[in-house]
Order: sequence, then C-alpha cells, then structure tokens
Amino acid sequence: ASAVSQDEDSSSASSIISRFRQYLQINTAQPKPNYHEAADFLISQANSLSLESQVLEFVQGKPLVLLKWPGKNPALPSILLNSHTDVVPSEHHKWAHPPFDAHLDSATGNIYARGSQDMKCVGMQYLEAIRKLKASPSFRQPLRTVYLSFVPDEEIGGHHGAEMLAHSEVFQKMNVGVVLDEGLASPDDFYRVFYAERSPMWLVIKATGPPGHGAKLYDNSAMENLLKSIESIRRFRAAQFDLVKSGSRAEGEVISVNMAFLKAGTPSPTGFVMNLQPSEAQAGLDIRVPPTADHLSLERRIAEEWAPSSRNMTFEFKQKASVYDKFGKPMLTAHDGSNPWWGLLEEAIKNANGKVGKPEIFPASTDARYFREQGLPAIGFSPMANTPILLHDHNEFLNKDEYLKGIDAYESIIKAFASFDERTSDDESKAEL
Ligand code: MET
Ligand SMILES: [Zn+2]
Ligand SMILES: [Zn+2]
Repeated sequence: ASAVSQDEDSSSASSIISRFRQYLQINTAQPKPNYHEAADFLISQANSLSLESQVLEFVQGKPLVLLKWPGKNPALPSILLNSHTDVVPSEHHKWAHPPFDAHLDSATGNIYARGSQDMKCVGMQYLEAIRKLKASPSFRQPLRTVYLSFVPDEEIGGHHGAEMLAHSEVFQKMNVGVVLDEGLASPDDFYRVFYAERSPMWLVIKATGPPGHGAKLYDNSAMENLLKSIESIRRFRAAQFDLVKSGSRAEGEVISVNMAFLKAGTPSPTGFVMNLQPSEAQAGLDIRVPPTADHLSLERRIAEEWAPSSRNMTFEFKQKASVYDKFGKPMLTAHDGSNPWWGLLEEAIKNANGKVGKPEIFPASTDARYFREQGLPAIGFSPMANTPILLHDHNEFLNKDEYLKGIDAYESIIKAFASFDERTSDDESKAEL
C-alpha cells in the first residue's frame, strides 16, 4: 500500500479503537504492573507520531515515559498532558469479560477493560488528538511545547512516579505552565472538570488489650477498644454523608471515611478460634480530606477519639498528603478569570460540541496534587459523558463513540492551549529573572 493509504488507515476510527484496545490489553495492574510492555508500546506510538521520547527511570523497574512535541516558541511555558499507566487490581471472575481482553461489545460499542476509564483512555486520547493535529493542514506545529507524561504508580500514591517527576531537574527544565490530568466520567451529558482534589489519608488504627476466655465479659479488650473507635468513626462518617445527602455539600467538599479492612482474631485450621478474645485488633481507613477542611482538627480527632492512647490504641498513616502547596496555600487551581487556561479549556470543549459542568473538587485523589504542590495550575478532566462512573469497579467500560468524541475534545483543547500566545503575569515575572 502507498504511504497515503497507510496514513488514511492509521487515522480511521477502527485503527484508533484498535490502538486503544492494544494499550488496555497490557496488564499494568498493581501490585505487579507490566510497565516495560506499556513503555515499549507508548514509545512505538510516539515514534509513529515523530514525537521526541525519553524514558525516565527514577526508580528501577518503574519507567516514566516522557514525550515532547516541540513548540515554535520554546521560551513560553509548556503544556503538560499527564496520565498514569498503572491500574487497580480486579476480581477477574466477577467481570462479564476478562479485564485485560478489552472486549468490544459489537451491539453497544462498549469496551470492557480495567483502565478503560481510569485512565488509559486519556493517555491514548492525548496521542490520538496529536495525531489529528499533526495531520491537519491548519495546525502542524504548536507555539508552546507540549509534553506528555505517562507515569507509574499513581494508584499506590505516585511517590515513584509523578511525585519524583515534579521534584526533578528534568521537570524544572520543562518550564511547565499548566497541567492536564484525570477527571471522572459523568452519567449525564456534561463533562466534569476539577480544580482541586481531596488529599488521601490512609490510616491504620490498632488496639491492644489483654486476651481472655471467649465467655468472659471484661473491660479494655482489644476488640472492645477498637469497636469504640469504630462507633465514633461511624458517627463522624454519617454526619459528613448527611451533608452530601441533604444536598448542602458536594461529594468532594466533605471528609470521607471508609473502612478498607478489619483485622483481628486468632487463626485456626477451620477459620478462627472462637473462644479466645484476641489481644490485638486493627482497622484500616481510607480518609479523603478536602483542601479547605480543617485537617488539624481531624488529626486531633484521630489522636483523641479514634485512636486514643488512653484506650491502648496506636495509629499509623500509610499515606498522608499535604493539603497545601509549597507556598503554604491550599491546593486549589483558580477557575475564574485569573486563570486564562480555565476559560480556554471551557471554550475549547464547547468548540468541540461538548458541554461543561460546574468546576468541582475531585472526590478521590490524583497525581495533579504533585503539580499543584509546585504552584502550577492543574485541571482534572477525562472526557467521558453519558457514562456510568466505574473506576475501580467491576466491568469498567467506555463506549467507543464516547472515546472518539473525547479525542475531538482534546484536539480542540491542545490546539487552544498550545496556541495560547498571551503571557500571564506569572510568566512575565519568570522571564524577568
Ligand atoms: C493515595 S494515592 C491515590 C490513588 C487513587 N487515585 C485513589 O484516589 O485512590
Ligand atoms: Zn486514575
Ligand atoms: Zn484510580
């Protein structure tokens, strides 16, 4: 076939979908993601698009793929399109289609795969949007440099991925002006856009107490001590949830607390010993804290009510992110006239026939916090309208037409961002230095 027909072929909807499915079929599930296969695939995509590429391995075995589309004016702050390559584990047997088959349902057009929403869709959509822009006669080269980062380990905290990137010398040199990262699907036809996120706090509380006969009623057992905490945590959780149920707060505006595990008991070959009260009991809690919440009072509550030493309890944070950036300000990206990127994004989405919802706080956590921490504006956006929210759930899917529409949205956004010619006052002060 001639070069031209090959080009036409690579831009056809079916080849776009097949590349998406190929990426989805790479098993990058935690805790043993196949990162090298994903990196090889991404580099091959970059080569087919003539993008510059490098693999950063801040931690061995955890490649971070960084792609560059150089702009005409490299002095202007660049655009960073971020996505993570890992996905959460799945209970394979509970899925209608195996999570790494990327099964395409011919009747509905739904593509079933772990990562179809979170967030291999976004990573591939960036690339497909660039493919379209490169092929479009009215836009061949961006004014600003566009970077794409495909980072490892987001699902386990991002410490060996985005966090190290954001602290690296490479990142300094990239002179990033704005970051795009993941958002959430929306069941209605409005895309969701996020200007902040809740900080993760993964807490393990542990109770100890004297062991005893299973028939004895006594005070201060480990189980009793832990249950008192759990009662208190449940009251707090219910009060926060009530604010959401009554409509007075959005999901991202309250502190959520959910139990991730309970661990106690003395194992026996048939299960657990029944007539022995254990001397230790633990609970793991996934807590999410809005950037404007009073996190000091939450920490006091943890120390005084949820794990008081007076009740023989201790606690440990498995993950605890700051709610402040490096200037000591809560991590909130401006979403008014003071941030030109916000208006550009909304307008670009509308130009691609998309509807945009009200700016929200992302209820979970993303790598965007590492960029916001550096004082950069970061916007959470995954173009998935008319889609049930299935991240981390069974049968995660994305419809192929919705995926294709998302590429149009990014084409419009990347074009607008990369062409944006006005220096913000911040850029000017940087340029003076
Ligand atoms: C604790 S890092 C965040 C991991 C994942 N994105 C979550 O929100 O659960
Ligand atoms: Zn994600
Ligand atoms: Zn996730």
